[in-house]
Amino acid sequence: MASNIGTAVVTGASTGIGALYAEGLAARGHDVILVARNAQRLEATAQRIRDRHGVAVRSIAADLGDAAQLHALETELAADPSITVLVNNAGMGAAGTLEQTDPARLDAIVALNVTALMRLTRALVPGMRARGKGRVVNIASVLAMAPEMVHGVYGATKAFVLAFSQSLRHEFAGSGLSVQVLMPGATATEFWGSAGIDVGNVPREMVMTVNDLVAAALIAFDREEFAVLPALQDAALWENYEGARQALIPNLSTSRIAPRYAA
Ligand SMILES: NC(=O)C1=CN([C@@H]2O[C@H](COP(=O)(O)OP(=O)(O)OC[C@H]3O[C@@H](n4cnc5c(N)ncnc54)[C@H](OP(=O)(O)O)[C@@H]3O)[C@@H](O)[C@H]2O)C=CC1
Ligand SMILES: N[C@@H](C=O)C(=O)O
Repeated sequence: MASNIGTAVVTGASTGIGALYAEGLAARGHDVILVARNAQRLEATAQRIRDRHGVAVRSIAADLGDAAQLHALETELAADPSITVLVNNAGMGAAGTLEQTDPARLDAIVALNVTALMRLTRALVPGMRARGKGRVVNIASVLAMAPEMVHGVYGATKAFVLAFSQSLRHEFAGSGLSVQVLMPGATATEFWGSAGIDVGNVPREMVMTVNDLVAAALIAFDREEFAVLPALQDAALWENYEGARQALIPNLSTSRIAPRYAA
């Protein structure tokens, strides 16, 4: 029997944050659709979730960095009225500076972290809005606010995810739809090896286990918080930052040159 709280789609769900997040949603009673490239590994995760939680689990093998495969997935998911949750989790990074990074790798980072996330959201939101309910969870990173810390283009893609989520929050107001943006700090997953970074070189006190990260993220999912920073100990630091941004907004565009630029 189909879940009465609907189906959750989780991208990048074969391992790491996505696999545990999908399992957490299954534990809450959602049917789940898992997306990643490696079909075998994805199906192993799907079977584990089925066995443990007894919900319906589909795995769809797709490379979200490939325009044709992304388009096929958009079409397939947009036609599924059972979808109530989209978790845009798939993402990739890199090591080094802009000049040290192969341009093809930079394109792939933008295609996955930005284009696929934006296109899947664009594909699913109209149906959610028509049905009057839906949740989008975007996995950004603390590097959205600190692109200097690791890889600038990666951080910039996560700044896109944060800004996109802030704009969706505004666009969804009063619609029954909601958006959440999760900003993990360094988390021990395969991400680092795939990016060419040895996570062992990151100070241990800065690295969270993936179990802890996802456990906190799911508590925030249940609370329907907008911005989720599981590693930030003092929530007031974020609130002050966000307060300063909100204070800027009404002052950003005026017809008058600011006095400091007067000729
Ligand atoms: N780990 C960390 O320190 C942090 C991670 N994040 C973000 O969290 C998210 C998840 O990261 P994490 O779990 O660590 O990463 P992992 O590398 O552990 O997992 C990535 C997942 O995405 C899938 N994936 C990768 N490329 C593609 C693609 N082109 N198309 C479809 N699926 C793809 C992988 O499966 P497959 O290879 O089979 O496709 C895998 O399931 C990312 O957005 C990342 O930027 C944010 C902050 C910190
Ligand atoms: N995965 C990390 C960066 O490389 C992060 O997003 O913090």
